[in-house]
Amino acid sequence: MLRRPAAAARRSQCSMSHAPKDILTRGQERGSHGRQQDEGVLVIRTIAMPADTNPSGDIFGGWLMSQMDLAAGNMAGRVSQGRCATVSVEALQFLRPVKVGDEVTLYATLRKVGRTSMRIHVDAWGRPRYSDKAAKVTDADFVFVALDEEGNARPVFDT
Ligand SMILES: CC(=O)SCCNC(=O)CCNC(=O)[C@H](O)C(C)(C)COP(=O)(O)OP(=O)(O)OC[C@H]1O[C@@H](n2cnc3c(N)ncnc32)[C@H](O)[C@@H]1OP(=O)(O)O
Repeated sequence: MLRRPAAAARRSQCSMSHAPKDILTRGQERGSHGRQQDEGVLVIRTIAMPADTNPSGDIFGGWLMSQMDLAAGNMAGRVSQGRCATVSVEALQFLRPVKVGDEVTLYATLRKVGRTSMRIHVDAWGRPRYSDKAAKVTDADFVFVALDEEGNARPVFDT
């Protein structure tokens, strides 16, 4: 009987000292599964191959966009813990060309969590195969919506 008030007091102290986390922080915790670096969470590292080139021998912008979509989708899936779809891609910039053999690294950063949507910034960096100097080649903001089994928007967080 004496234990109950003490336990209740402990719970009350606990809830006073730890304010509920905002949904962006909760999402970032779920999404930071890779190596966190200044550019974001390292989600994908791959090599640009001859099959991904245009007739001039440069890497297709569409290949890079699909890698960025995969990277953002990977984070969106982890954050919302389920199926997601891209609804928009904003401010996409191609800053430098990517050449065959370049190492391409995709970093994702969760910028915003709405009710059903997540805004994820993706930076792509390229490193020439025999160089130790990497440079940012592309960046963009992706908006993903969490989907239920019927393909309708669902809340990112259940509670
Ligand atoms: C066509 C393709 O195959 S593209 C590749 C894959 N993508 C797809 O298939 C997605 C196709 N689109 C869809 O199925 C629908 O748009 C859905 C299910 C994703 C959303 O449909 P709706 O129920 O009409 O969405 P609704 O208008 O309520 O918006 C849902 C959320 O997305 C946001 N949103 C919708 N469109 C955009 C947009 N263009 N830019 C930014 N945010 C957007 C809304 O603000 C809302 O966010 P919130 O809940 O966090 O406030």
